[in-house]
Amino acid sequence: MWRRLLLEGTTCLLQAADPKVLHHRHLSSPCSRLLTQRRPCVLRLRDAGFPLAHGGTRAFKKDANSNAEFPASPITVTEIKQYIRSKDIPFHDGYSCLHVPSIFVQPPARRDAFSLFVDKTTGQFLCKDTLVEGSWEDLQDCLEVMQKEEQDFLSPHVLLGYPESVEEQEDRECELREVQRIWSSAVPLTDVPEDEVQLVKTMFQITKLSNATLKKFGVRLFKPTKSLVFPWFGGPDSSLKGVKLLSAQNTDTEKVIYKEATVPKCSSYYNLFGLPLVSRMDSEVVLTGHELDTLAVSQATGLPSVALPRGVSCLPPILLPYLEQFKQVTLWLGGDIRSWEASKIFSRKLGLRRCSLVRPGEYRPCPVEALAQGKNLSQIVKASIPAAHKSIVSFRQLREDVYGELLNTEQVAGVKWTRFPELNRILKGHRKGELTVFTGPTGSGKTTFISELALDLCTQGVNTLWGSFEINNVRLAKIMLTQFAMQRLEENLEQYDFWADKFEELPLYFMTFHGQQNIKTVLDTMQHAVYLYDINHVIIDNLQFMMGQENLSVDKFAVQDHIIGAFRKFATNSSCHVTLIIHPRKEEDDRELQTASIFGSAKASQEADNVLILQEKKLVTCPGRRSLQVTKNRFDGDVGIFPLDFIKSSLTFSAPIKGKHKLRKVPPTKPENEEAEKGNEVAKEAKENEVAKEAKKKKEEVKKVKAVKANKTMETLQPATGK
Ligand SMILES: Nc1ncnc2c1ncn2[C@@H]1O[C@H](COP(=O)(O)OP(=O)(O)OP(=O)(O)O)[C@@H](O)[C@H]1O
Repeated sequence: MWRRLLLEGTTCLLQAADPKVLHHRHLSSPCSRLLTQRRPCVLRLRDAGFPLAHGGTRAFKKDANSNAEFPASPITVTEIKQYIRSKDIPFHDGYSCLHVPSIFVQPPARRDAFSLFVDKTTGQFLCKDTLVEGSWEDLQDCLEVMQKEEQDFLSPHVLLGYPESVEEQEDRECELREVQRIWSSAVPLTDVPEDEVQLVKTMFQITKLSNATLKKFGVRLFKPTKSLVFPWFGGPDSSLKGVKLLSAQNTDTEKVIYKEATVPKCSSYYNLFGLPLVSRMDSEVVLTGHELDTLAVSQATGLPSVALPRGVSCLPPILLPYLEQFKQVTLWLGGDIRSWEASKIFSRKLGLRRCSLVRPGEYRPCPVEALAQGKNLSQIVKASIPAAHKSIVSFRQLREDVYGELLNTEQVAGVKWTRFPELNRILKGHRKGELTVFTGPTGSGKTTFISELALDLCTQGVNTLWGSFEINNVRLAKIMLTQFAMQRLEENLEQYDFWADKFEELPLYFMTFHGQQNIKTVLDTMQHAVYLYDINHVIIDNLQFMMGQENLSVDKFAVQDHIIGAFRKFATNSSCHVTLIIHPRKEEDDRELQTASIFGSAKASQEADNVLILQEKKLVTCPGRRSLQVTKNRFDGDVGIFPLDFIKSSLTFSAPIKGKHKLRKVPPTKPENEEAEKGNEVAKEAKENEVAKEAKKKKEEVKKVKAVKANKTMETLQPATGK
């Protein structure tokens, strides 16, 4: 990262750190496409977007995703403490942050207020008084300069970023005008006739929410779209920073579907709704996933409550300083399994000791529903369970979890693919904390296929991190964008911005590694990304790029086993799905791959929860037909194979022609035991039958083609496309 540190306009210090994760928005503008070719430019480019939570004053483009820089080397809390101590600065050890007196506030005002928060995981800091924020390196620079210049505080304007471009400035001003326009044309609910208010409440299914509660939280009505408007007030002047508009759609199932839109757009929307109503003395809070839930909790329990800006999808670390004052945090994020999983993950960031979780269930829906059903919300909050669990548990402690899994089998099975229904039938879904090993012949389309598979999940809100060591990020993003737009954008360049804008909104990140990498560096980067962006899915393309840096005197297979073990551990400990691409061993060309064909020892297939193989049938006349085979599925044992049609213009594999191909299930194997290969024999046999059948079919096809060819004139003798 590059940052200019200016002191009284004279001292100028440039520092470079090493960001290892890149948000895909940085790959989407034409200029970044050029710049990312050269590493230092990537660094500057990232820094061009610098966000400020709660409406800071620095004149930077607000970009939620470029906020989090990675330190040159991972920093530990011990190192942070040691450094701060070495500067003779007092600090309090908080839950997620260290609290220090702000160096941006003139003494003595800062004496008792420990208003500068240093994130214990990343070292990033935020001064709540001035809203100055920056990386751990920035803070070190500031402290060094202060010491050198013998100053006892620094001007809040000391840290400057690169100035905004005219376009960025215009965008920001336009956004602010839009916020003001919506807010001023929205009507306070107290000014709306009562019968109209009742109508709105019925539409949103919030009839139990009182007018007083809506007024207290400043909720307004935007009549043109019949939306509720939730304000974002922030900054030292508590000014209006943004708005969230919520509209309600009634469905046949009596369940209302909410749609929301924010200005600024969701990636820069950092509102902890309800925060202005929290007093400095409050030590308890209920954290919800929705503004309406916060209204319900506040009204029914009288407890302070704040809502996360993007629901259960993430808890950006930049919000953590605002939650430091609470000794007790109850997470009541919703009534489904996804909320439950998110609350377990978020409580790690918040500090397990102070967190308790409301377990979703029949009697514990989300707060606004609980209020509508006349439940006792105070009792539900009181009955929340501590997030910190012991290493040994009894079934009594597990029985609710087991019941929850039995009750919500569909949700437990994970996120379903929209483009690969056959995969849903075999694997049932994409689940957190699993390790998927994926292999296929060289050049068969592994990257292309996994790219689409991951994109499918990402468009459904699965926060995704790519580690592409073989092909560069620009090429990978180009493949994904083509798959996203489902068309060849080279031929429709006028549509580029339209698709790039939509693509930019996806929760998609790239590691900026290329070529051989050290496994530890990669794992550190993944760990940081999980913390910063709540990554749910990491794709590593491919394992072989981590082998080169390891000690070559050690057995190659042992190195691979060690790496696979490390990814396995990461997936489990971080509740994050890892998809690992591994090259196959050299096999004979006409033989299909099997689990045992994965390069290395049997460790990969033993450790993996899922083993996927991209099968390619070699044909002389045309590109071979691909199929996807699942040879291991730890979740429920179903394995099988289905054909894939490749559409070259969109680089997609989805949508095989209906009726032409049928999903074939093969009997489950027992691949987890040491006789994994043996266990696969049933599947192998079935596969061999399939191969024989396919071969017969192919022969007939070839015969037919030959016959047709014979009847045709010379100019019709075109090479077959294979489709
Ligand atoms: N089913 C297919 N039929 C024809 N071409 C394909 C198919 N799938 C992918 N391709 C094309 O083949 C090329 C190689 O694809 P890709 O890089 O995804 O393969 P890979 O298996 O990841 O390669 P490697 O073994 O080098 O890692 C790309 O140009 C891609 O567009």
